[in-house]
Amino acid sequence: MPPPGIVIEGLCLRYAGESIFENLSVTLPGGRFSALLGPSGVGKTSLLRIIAGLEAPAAGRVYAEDNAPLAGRVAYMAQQDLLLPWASALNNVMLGATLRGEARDPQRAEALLHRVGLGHRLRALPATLSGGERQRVALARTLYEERPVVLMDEPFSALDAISRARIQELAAELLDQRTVLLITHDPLEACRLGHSLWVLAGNPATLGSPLTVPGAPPRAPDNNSVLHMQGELLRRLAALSPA
Ligand SMILES: Nc1ncnc2c1ncn2[C@@H]1O[C@H](COP(=O)(O)OP(=O)(O)OP(=O)(O)O)[C@@H](O)[C@H]1O
Repeated sequence: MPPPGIVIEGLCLRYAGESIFENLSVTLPGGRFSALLGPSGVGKTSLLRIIAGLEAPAAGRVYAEDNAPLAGRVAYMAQQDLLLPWASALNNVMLGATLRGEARDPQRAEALLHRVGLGHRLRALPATLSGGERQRVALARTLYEERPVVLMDEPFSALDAISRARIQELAAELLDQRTVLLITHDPLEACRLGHSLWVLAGNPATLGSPLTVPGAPPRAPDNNSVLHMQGELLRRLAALSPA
């Protein structure tokens, strides 16, 4: 079954009477990388949590375009790596299976750690890994779940420029063909990885029309369409934050 598109229909979310979004509707294309940008506090994480089924909207619904249930088909990768400090890299990759009481597959976990370049640190505890290495373990854990839909909330924001560029390339390669929604504050990251770029803005928040980036991710930082789209995106974001 190909990764489904995600339909968001008439979503309303309110916290303590304050409206975050009203009647928000959008379809995220299946098998594609969508990047979501927007000012701090606008509701990006809340939207991701609703799609992940971690939060209930006041109204509206989220469903898969193929109409099969989304439950069990979504993986979530958070901003912090959320690794268990006392578990090895290998056991952290298999954490989901452990928590669900399922049989674990150490060989597959090991193969994934090799793919993210950590084949030599299988037994390492998180405290002995760098920030970039921990995020690579978190990426391997996300991949271990083999879900067709992957939600990522600023997963690479804490990394230095070079580690970030490397893990972006890895993520684009390893998540190819899945339905990915990536929250980022980084226009370059959005333009390197995204097929469609969305800006969430306003109060209540709305989504403008998406920008489409031509070519396959990961695009080179100096790729012409990346440079062009980055400029366009910065203009859109700047228009939302008057000086
Ligand atoms: N559980 C909650 N209870 C009350 N208010 C909340 C809750 N979760 C989020 N909010 C508020 O809802 C708004 C949207 O929060 P959200 O985390 O979705 O924003 P965001 O766009 O992801 O921000 P950032 O870019 O800073 O991560 C914020 O004003 C936040 O304070």
